[in-house]
Amino acid sequence: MTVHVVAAVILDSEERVLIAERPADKHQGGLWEFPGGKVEPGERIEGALCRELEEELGILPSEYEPLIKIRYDYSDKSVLLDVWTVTAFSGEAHGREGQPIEWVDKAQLRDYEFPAANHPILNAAILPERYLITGSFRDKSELIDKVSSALRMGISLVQFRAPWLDKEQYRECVESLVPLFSGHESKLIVKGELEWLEDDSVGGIHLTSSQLESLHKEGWKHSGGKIVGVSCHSGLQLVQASEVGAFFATLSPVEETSFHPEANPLGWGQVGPMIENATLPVYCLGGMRDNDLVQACRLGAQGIAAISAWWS
Ligand SMILES: Nc1nc2c([nH]c(=O)n2[C@@H]2O[C@H](COP(=O)(O)OP(=O)(O)OP(=O)(O)O)[C@@H](O)[C@H]2O)c(=O)[nH]1
Ligand SMILES: [Mg+2]
Repeated sequence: MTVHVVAAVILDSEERVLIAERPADKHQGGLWEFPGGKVEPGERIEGALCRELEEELGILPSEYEPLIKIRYDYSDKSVLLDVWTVTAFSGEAHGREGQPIEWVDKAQLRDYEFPAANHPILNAAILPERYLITGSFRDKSELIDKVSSALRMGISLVQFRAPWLDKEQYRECVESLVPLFSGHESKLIVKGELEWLEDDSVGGIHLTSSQLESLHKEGWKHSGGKIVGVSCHSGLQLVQASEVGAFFATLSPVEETSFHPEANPLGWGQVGPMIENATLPVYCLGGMRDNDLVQACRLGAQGIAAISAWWS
């Protein structure tokens, strides 16, 4: 029997996240959690969200949206964690059951110990809704201009991709982008080899599905705080992406895209169940425009990834 649980990533105006310590005598006691609890039989999920936050924190959420759903089997119990982002609420949050609570900067969330099921939820809480992949550029200065304008638009996760460059040009372009990301909450993700993980000037790497396949075969597992994203095109690859410890996946092509005209689009109908079964945050990719974000999030995605939409 799976226990259906609703949990909330509650944000304040400074984008800090509310976490609470689980009482020592409860399941996964002593660890930090996102407030919430069991959905009662016949209860609507939004109703359970409001009830739990009122009971545990004395607040009533007024703006909320689904973030991610994660199934997890503990040795003693299976849970489906239905996680929502709460961006507005009334009342002042306090531990109504005597539990310690803290408002934590997103960057500090990893310093706290959470139940094992929460790993992908932490990643979902930290990652933004939009993931830009760089498109074509004539030279470094055009690259810098285009990435700068995306950052000004509020995009905070950027994958550098330029398969037409040789290794040296590629590294030079990455080096020219690094300063744009210093002192920002934004992250530069480099599409490329694992060696980029050793490079402290970048925020992480993005792996192709064929890299994923061979790393998975080798039994490779990512550890550490660097962001690892993976390109996936099937449910099996989404499973493998979780198994190698990726932070997130892109799933493509959702719709037709000029970048891969040969590829058959999955369509929203196939994408929904694939996201539902995934155990990591998923960005929909392929023909995505800003107005696809709502649909993607409705299906449980982290958001959308795109080149053209934000590469002016
Ligand atoms: N609320 C919450 N529960 C979590 C998280 N992560 C996680 O694995 N769980 C598990 O999900 C279940 C949630 O149960 P809960 O103890 O909060 O339920 P509840 O508020 O209804 O409490 P009650 O059983 O005392 O009435 C527990 O088994 C807990 O270990 C999380 O981040 N937040
Ligand atoms: Mg609870």
